[in-house]
Amino acid sequence: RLFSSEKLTQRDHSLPNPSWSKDLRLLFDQFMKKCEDSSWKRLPSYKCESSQRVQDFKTHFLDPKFMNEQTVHGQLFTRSFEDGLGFEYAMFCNDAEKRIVCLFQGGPYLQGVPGFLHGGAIATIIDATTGMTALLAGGIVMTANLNINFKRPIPLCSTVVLNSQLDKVEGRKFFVSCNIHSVDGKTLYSETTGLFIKLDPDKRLK
Ligand SMILES: CC/C=C\C/C=C\C/C=C\CCCCCCCC(=O)SCCNC(=O)CCNC(=O)[C@H](O)C(C)(C)COP(=O)(O)OP(=O)(O)OC[C@H]1O[C@@H](n2cnc3c(N)ncnc32)[C@H](O)[C@@H]1OP(=O)(O)O
Repeated sequence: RLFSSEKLTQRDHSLPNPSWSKDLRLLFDQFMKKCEDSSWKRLPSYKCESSQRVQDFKTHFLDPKFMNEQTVHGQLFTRSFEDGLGFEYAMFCNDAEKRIVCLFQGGPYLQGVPGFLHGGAIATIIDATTGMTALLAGGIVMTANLNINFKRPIPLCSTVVLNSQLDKVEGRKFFVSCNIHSVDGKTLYSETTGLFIKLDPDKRLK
């Protein structure tokens, strides 16, 4: 059976799979259409990325003492569940508007209160989306602060839309806001502001 770890890590997870709901597929198709004039771009997503940015991060910020037998097997948290069970999402960015839209379906393993998503899972997808918004603008950043107002519970396995926007840059500080709405736009589930700091090349993470 063909089952190399190389193949697993190279799969682009931001493409439709059989677990995706009709809503998620429809929205995905709408955003793929917006990509045709290049104003929007779909962001590919892997369990393990080996982009230049990741290499730069390892070279400049990661102390070699953190690279041990276990950490070499590290993979992106949001892509660590079987298809459909955890975070199913696709992100689209608009460079000119400094925005990211994340189409998200939170699966059954992300349950908190019965029937609804866990707040930590919601925070995770917000962190991933706002973090990517800051990262596209500023390079290697880390989350310093996330302030989330949870306004309505998100039904488990439903599809929702995250809208993230870079609001302001002050030196190494990137201020990002993000809201989550239902697909029909009628329900506002959460509002967030976040602060991301571009890492200082003279400081290694300890
Ligand atoms: C990391 C990405 C790497 C590679 C990416 C490659 C590919 C992408 C693949 C996937 C992307 C997935 C995206 C997922 C995004 C998830 C991001 C995270 O969850 S990161 C994990 C959680 N965050 C942390 O663990 C950070 C812990 N904190 C720190 O390490 C440090 O505090 C810091 C944030 C690095 C900042 O430390 P520095 O020493 O660099 O800066 P400071 O001199 O302390 O501060 C600079 C400036 O900012 C102000 N400030 C700092 N923190 C806060 C805060 N919490 N609230 C308000 N202001 C803050 C500080 O006062 C300074 O301001 P100034 O004096 O006006 O300059």
